[in-house]
Amino acid sequence: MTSGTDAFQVDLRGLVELLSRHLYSSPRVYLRELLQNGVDAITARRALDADAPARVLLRPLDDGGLEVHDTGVGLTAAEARDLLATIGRSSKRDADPDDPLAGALGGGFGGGREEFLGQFGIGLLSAFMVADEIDLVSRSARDPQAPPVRWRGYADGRYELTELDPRDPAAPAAPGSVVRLRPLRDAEHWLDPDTVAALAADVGGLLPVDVSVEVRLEDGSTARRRLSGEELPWRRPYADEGQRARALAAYCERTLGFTPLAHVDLDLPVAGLTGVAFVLPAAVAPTASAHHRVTLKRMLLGTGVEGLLPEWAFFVRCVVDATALRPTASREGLFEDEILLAARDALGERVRAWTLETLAEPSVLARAFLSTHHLAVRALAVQDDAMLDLAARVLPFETTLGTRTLADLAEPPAGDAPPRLLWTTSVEEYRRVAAVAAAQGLPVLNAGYVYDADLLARVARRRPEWRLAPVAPGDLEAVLAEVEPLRELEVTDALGTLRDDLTALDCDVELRVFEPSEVPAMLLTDRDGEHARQAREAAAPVDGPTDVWGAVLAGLTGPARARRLVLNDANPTVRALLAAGDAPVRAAGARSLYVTALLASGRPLAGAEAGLLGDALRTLLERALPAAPGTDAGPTAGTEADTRTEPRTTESEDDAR
Ligand SMILES: Nc1ncnc2c1ncn2[C@@H]1O[C@H](COP(=O)(O)OP(=O)(O)OP(=O)(O)O)[C@@H](O)[C@H]1O
Repeated sequence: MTSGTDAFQVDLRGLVELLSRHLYSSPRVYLRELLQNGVDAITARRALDADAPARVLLRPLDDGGLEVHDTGVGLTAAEARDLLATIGRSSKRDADPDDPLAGALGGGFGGGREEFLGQFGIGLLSAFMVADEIDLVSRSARDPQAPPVRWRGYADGRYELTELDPRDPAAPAAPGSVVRLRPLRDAEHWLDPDTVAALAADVGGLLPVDVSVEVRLEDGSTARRRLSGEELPWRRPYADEGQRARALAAYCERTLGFTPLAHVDLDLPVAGLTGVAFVLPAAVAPTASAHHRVTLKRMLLGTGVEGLLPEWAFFVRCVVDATALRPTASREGLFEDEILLAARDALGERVRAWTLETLAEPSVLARAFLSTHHLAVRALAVQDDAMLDLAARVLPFETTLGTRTLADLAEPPAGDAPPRLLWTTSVEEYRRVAAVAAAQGLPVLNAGYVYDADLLARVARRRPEWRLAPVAPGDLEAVLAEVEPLRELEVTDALGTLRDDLTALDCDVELRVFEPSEVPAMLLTDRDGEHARQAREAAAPVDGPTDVWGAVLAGLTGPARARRLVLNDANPTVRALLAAGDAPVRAAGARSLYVTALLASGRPLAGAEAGLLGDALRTLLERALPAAPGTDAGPTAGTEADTRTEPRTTESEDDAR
């Protein structure tokens, strides 16, 4: 057995399979890679001769193949062997002084990576996703004495390299290259003339070289249709700002599919970046990832590029062109390097500055922006003091005094004492307390929506003079007046029975007086108590006392009731209920009030509670309705007189109010 070093063998089929399945999203990228090679070769040639022609021509062939002609720098035989037949070899990286090839090839294409689109040395392989043969003929501009060359690569990994006689009709007459693809079976459609033209216009429409496609006319002759050369829409000259804004909006409709609310110009010289951020006309979820249309050196990178802006800027979509940002190997996303991080911050700053500026003064745009993108303002305000201050002035909140901004509430007209401002951390809590708080003139804000609680907590820390605080159980109790001692005595027994009626629900009952009198009862909970309640529920035996975990939980919970049903003695129904002599009716009434208060607080009905409501309603209906003829009056018949009078009493009291 001999030892020694050997070169890796590459299974080209396996490699192409890997690229097509795991790197590139679609075979369509082959055309981008070919265009890119043509454009890079032109860039390299222009470094030698600034006046050299800059053309890429796409020629669909009658046999279903495709030719890509470029007026680029071309290749010598040595370059073709080293660059085309060596996977991963590229002439476009920064010249490496230790690389023997760098000298041989004159430092590759010359210059550094910044000038070129390609860099990885794998792009040409993508053509094997649609072709089983790549045939390249080339004439070098760098070495005019070098004979023209033909390189033929096959999908099975073989290649042939031949030098051509300069007079050979197959040899290019002038410096440059022609790449010809022979279509792969079942991939012919990717080389179809219309597909080729559409793909080239999509990815290369903004390229600064002449990209054309040869089209066959009806009389059999051919013509060239130009696909590129457009100036970046945001850099074209316009008569005035109005015309520019309209043109950019139309461009946004065409390329991004929506009419923007506004546009923000982006300009970041360090990243060689220019472009526009378009403000979406409708709200999007903060979790939706923002997709941007990015061209790198005017070649399309993608229309769904992520990571260009900070996450909070989910309300804009950008169209940008950059020279210093780097692509991932698939050329479909941006590589996360320091330049991208810095660019993201700087672009975010630009969008933030626009937002602050737009919202600072009232305007139609400010109103439209705020009503559409208030979530974005909230998202930014929780991490940005300037936006927080602005949000406090412009963000409308649902409050018990109506829709108000924080500044409206906290800075009352001169002379009025600033009130204490309370906020609820859930929509349910707000619903529970809103009616009562409103009746007391107590300003309570609904901070139950995403970002609000954090936002208010930050405002509270930043502006202590605004006296903002979350609602605590005690705040509400302060507005629930005790009943008169005499009245208390009068209803002690009735309350006792009501308490018994609700014991099974782990709910205590109290009687207080509060406004509005229309609200018969409120369900108060404290979080610890609620936790204990849930633990007790979990501990309740389901199928016998074998639930060990439940038993442990039960041991940890105290006897205090988690919920308190606070009955309103100012409410006629409650007073009637307390006066009711019929025990089943009173129990049914108490349970109905419990369930109503539960629903009013925005909590869902548990199965047992729904059953309870059903039972209670049945009892009340049985008492209120006469028995149908021919049916047994049932067990409730004996108390018919009582039940008939009770609802009527309630009604007449209601009418009297
Ligand atoms: N049309 C062309 N004219 C001149 N040289 C070419 C042409 N096409 C390819 N080459 C040479 O072959 C090399 C390999 O090309 P390939 O497309 O595989 O990779 P790349 O363009 O360098 O990088 P990437 O993988 O990022 O596209 C190039 O670096 C270039 O030197």
